Amino acid sequence: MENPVPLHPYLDAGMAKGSATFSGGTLVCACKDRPVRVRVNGGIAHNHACGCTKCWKPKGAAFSIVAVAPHDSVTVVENGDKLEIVDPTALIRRHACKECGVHMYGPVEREHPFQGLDFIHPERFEESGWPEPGFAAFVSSIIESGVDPAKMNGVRNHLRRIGLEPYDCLSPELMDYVATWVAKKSGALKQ
Ligand SMILES: N[C@@H](CCC(=O)N[C@@H](CSCO)C(=O)NCC(=O)O)C(=O)O
Ligand SMILES: [Zn+2]
Ligand SMILES: [Zn+2]
Repeated sequence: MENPVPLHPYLDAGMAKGSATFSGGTLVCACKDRPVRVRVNGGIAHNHACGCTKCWKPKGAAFSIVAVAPHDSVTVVENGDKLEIVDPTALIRRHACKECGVHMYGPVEREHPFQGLDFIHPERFEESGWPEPGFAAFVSSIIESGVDPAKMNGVRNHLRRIGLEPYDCLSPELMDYVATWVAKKSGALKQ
């Protein structure tokens, strides 16, 4: 079966496998002149394909590739003056390059299960070897970007074929993590 829509160049090229022991690197934006560089000093987690409209994706891609790293491991090392916050009211405070539009890091600062984590796009690492995505999140959201709803069965089948289970929110593991955090906060579960 054909791939019904371009998912993402990295996924469409066969999703090169990385290593779970990847220990960090430098994210770089797409500017030729004075690119923004962000150092991630350590590993990344929860790498996934995301179909939401908020995450940065290359032109023509339906999905972003997005992961998290602890905020303390993320440092802007070059040309941080080019960064601006895309939406200051969003949970993820995505810092994008004003010139090329690439999102460089997005910290979660408010009280939330993901507080202390920064969302990053591993494809922007200068280094190879970052762990491949483990699932596809917010798949139905690609319709919000204009994908024909009639293509969704094909998209989900294709994601499964390449090894990414499609979910319309996050993976069950992450949704359980979020719900456990909420239940402990409300007292429904013991701390
Ligand atoms: N249908 C919406 C969904 C947007 C959304 O909730 N995105 C998620 C996933 S981003 C990475 O996994 C989210 O947590 N967003 C928080 C935020 O953006 O601050 C749409 O497509 O726009
Ligand atoms: Zn740039
Ligand atoms: Zn997203």
